[in-house]
Amino acid sequence: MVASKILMASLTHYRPLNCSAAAASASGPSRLVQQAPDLIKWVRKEGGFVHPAMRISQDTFCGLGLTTIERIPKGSDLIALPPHLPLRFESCIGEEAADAEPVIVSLAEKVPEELWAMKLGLKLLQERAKIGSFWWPYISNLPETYSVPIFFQGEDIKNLQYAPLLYQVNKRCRFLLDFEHKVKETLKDVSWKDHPFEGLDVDASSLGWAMSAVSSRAFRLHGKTKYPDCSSSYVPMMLPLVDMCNHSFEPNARIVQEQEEKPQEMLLKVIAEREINENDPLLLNYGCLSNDLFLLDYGFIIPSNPHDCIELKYDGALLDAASMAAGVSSPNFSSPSPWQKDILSQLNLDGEAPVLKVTIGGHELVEGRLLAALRVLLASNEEAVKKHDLNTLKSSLVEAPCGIACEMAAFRTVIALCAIALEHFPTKVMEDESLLNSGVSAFSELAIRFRSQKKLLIVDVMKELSRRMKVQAFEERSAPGSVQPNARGRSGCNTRIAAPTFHQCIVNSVYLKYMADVDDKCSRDKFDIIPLIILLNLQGAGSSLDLCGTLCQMSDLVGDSMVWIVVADHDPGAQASESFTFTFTEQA
Ligand SMILES: C[S@@+](CC[C@H](N)C(=O)[O-])C[C@H]1O[C@@H](n2cnc3c(N)ncnc32)[C@H](O)[C@@H]1O
Repeated sequence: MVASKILMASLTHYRPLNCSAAAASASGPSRLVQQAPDLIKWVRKEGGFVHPAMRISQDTFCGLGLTTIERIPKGSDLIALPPHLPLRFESCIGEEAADAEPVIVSLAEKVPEELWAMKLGLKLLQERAKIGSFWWPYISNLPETYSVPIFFQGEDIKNLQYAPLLYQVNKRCRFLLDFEHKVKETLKDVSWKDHPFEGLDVDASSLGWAMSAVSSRAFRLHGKTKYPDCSSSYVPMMLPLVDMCNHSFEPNARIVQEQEEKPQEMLLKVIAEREINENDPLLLNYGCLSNDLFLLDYGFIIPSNPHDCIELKYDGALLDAASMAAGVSSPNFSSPSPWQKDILSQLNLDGEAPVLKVTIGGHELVEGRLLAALRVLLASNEEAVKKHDLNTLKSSLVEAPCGIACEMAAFRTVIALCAIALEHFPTKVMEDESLLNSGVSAFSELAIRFRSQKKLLIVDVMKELSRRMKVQAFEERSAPGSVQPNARGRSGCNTRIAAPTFHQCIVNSVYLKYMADVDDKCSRDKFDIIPLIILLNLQGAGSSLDLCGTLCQMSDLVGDSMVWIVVADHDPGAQASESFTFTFTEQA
């Protein structure tokens, strides 16, 4: 998570093939050619259909887009592309390999599958370099630069503050720098007539331009290859004009493929998914993607993206620490018993910590595998677990399959995990906000918004889990025969809590179960939270901490004071057995 410790690669010192530096402006990036041919006319000339009301227009946030100048009924055809217009490169599955130049094919084979955009990018670069390319009217309309993080300055890459994304950005930059060498090595012995890029120099920046052009604009659609069961492969294609549509999770248009009369030919259409009003933008859904993927591939993020999540390592030591922070006595994530290990391996969570990843956020809130692992490791006994199948254990729709106490411990552990994850971000949301208000560059703004969204997502997960815990606690209390809890705790401003046992992790933690332990004089509205987590690096045995300042800060972060995290200096000499006095002071 610590950005500065990761050696970052960046492509900022490179410039795209044959391009001058392009400054990002309010009207979006400039195009490869300033007076590029009219794309709508070109598509029509090539036998395609473009609805007469369709226009290319400038969008405030998205660069160029398509809009309609009149109302269009649901189901109308908006654009149709004949089969020869999409730009594609299907050599990896054998199709068109004969047409494709062998040098390009051999270079494409050196690209890892996950970076598929680079394969098609090679074809794009080839067409861009070719004098008189059929696709030039399309290519000349492409943006000259992209706001994907491989083109960020090093400082803005660090500004992302989120390790899984930093890792991906670094990986892409390193791939491009390495691939530049491979391309140069391959091309040095290629004769002029076989040179795929017309003898032009190709570097990491031009490769990055091509990869980003493809990743931000290509669609994966049915290819020409038909398998014996009549299914076909999905291949990435660049779709002239169609790729002027911007993204929405509530699109008003969609792409359909229709079989042409000629075998193996597909007509590609965009149709109105619903009625489109005059001046409305035409919007497609690029996919239910996290902000990581939107930023990496498309160079933008979606605020409050319901598909966004954070990735965490599934690590026994981290989970033990989180559980202890959550007040769970002697958690055993680091040393599961054989039956627990068995279930963990069915969940693919038994192995080396660095490769085991789980997510928090998105529709599931807590990834099913993590929820199942928590339920299995926090259950009071084997029988409580074994009566459920794996799907039940993974489901958040099944309430407390292993008992309320286990469920509460699982939720509290996730909340503590969230708190630890929040703590790893070097800045707080309000600091991000004031940076944004102070005015920063376009790339800095994107990086700051990205990290800020991640933190807000974590806080939202904590809030939602707290809400679910409240509901469960209420249900448990209301259940017939349940034992009512004691009075809501002591009055007086000081609360003595047993000191946490020391753990190998840097954070020693105390978990206060209920607000009952907090002074009644404190505003109930402000403190009406469950749970309150205090992550505390011990300052010294018996020391008295006035937490007021820190509490204020955190309550700003979480809005309605759900969770406070307090970090003080660590004193390794502190005795675990001693008590600590916490002074809660009502906020002004
Ligand atoms: C397929 S292209 C759409 C056409 C593009 N706006 C243009 O100017 O050429 C995808 C790019 O449009 C922009 N974009 C699309 N949807 C967006 C959205 N919802 N918010 C911000 N930018 C968006 C991003 O720059 C993205 O990489």
